[in-house]
Amino acid sequence: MVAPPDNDVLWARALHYRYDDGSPGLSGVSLGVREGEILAVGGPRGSGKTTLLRCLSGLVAARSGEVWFNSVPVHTMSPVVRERLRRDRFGWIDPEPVLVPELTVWENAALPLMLRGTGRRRSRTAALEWLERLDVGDSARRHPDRLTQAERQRVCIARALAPAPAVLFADEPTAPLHRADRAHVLRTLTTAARSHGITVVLGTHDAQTAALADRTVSLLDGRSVRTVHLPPVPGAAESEGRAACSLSV
Ligand SMILES: Nc1ncnc2c1ncn2[C@@H]1O[C@H](COP(=O)(O)OP(=O)(O)OP(=O)(O)O)[C@@H](O)[C@H]1O
Repeated sequence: MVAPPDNDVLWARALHYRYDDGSPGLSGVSLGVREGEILAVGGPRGSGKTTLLRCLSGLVAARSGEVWFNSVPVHTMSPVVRERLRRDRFGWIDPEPVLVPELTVWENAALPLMLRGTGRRRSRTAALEWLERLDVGDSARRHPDRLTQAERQRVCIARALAPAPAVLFADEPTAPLHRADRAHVLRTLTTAARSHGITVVLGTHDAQTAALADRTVSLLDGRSVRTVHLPPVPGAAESEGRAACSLSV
C-alpha cells in the first residue's frame, strides 16, 4: 500500500465500483484533492459523479481501490468507523432537499452539530447564523413542509456548512434552485468554504457551476477523462481547425 502525498486531504487510487445489477459505476478512477481546494467533478448524466462522491466520502465502499483521508486509509475501515468519520469530519448535500419533517428548520440545521456532541445552545446559534446567510433565517421556527423546495435546499446547505466540515461533498447542490438563485447560493457556499478552509468536492454537469471551482476532474462512463484542445490545422479556417476531444487517462 503506497501512502498518499502529504498535501492531499483526500486521495483515491484505482477506484472500481459495480452496482448489484451489474451497472459499472466507476472503472479505475484516481484523484487527489488538496486541502482547502474546491474540486468540481464534472461529466454528463450517468458518468459516475454521484458514485465517486459516495466512494470518496465512505458512504459506500469501492469494490477495489484505495481512499485516503488525511493519510488515513478509509478503504480498510469498518462500516461503523466510516460512519463516525462521515459524522465528525464530512458534510453532504444531496441534489434534493432531505430534512426531518418533525423538526423545525433550525433544529434540522443544528442536527449534525448536536450529533457531534455540541451543546444545544451553541448548535442553535451556529445554525441560525448559517440560515441567515442563506436567506432562510426568517423560517427558522417553521417546519420544512411550510417552505418551498428551493428554501428547503438552502436549509440543507446551511446544515452542511454549520459544523465547518473538513470536506464537504456537494452533489448537484443547486439542482432545485432557479437560475437567479443558483449563483447567489453557489457564491455563499464557495465563499464560506474558502473563509473556513473547507475542502469541497462538487459534483456537477453544469459548466458554469464548475467554473467556480479551482479545478475540474471530468468523468465519462465511470472513467476520468482529460479534455485536450488540438492545435489549429495550418491553412484551415479557425472553426474547422480547432477541435476538442476527451482522452481516458
Ligand atoms: N442504484 C443504482 N443501481 C444500479 N445502477 C446505478 C445506480 N445508481 C447509479 N447507477 C448507474 O451507475 C452509473 C453512474 O451513475 P451516477 O449516478 O454515479 O452518475 P452521475 O454522473 O452522478 O449521474 P447524474 O448526473 O444523473 O446524477 C450509471 O450508469 C447509472 O445508471
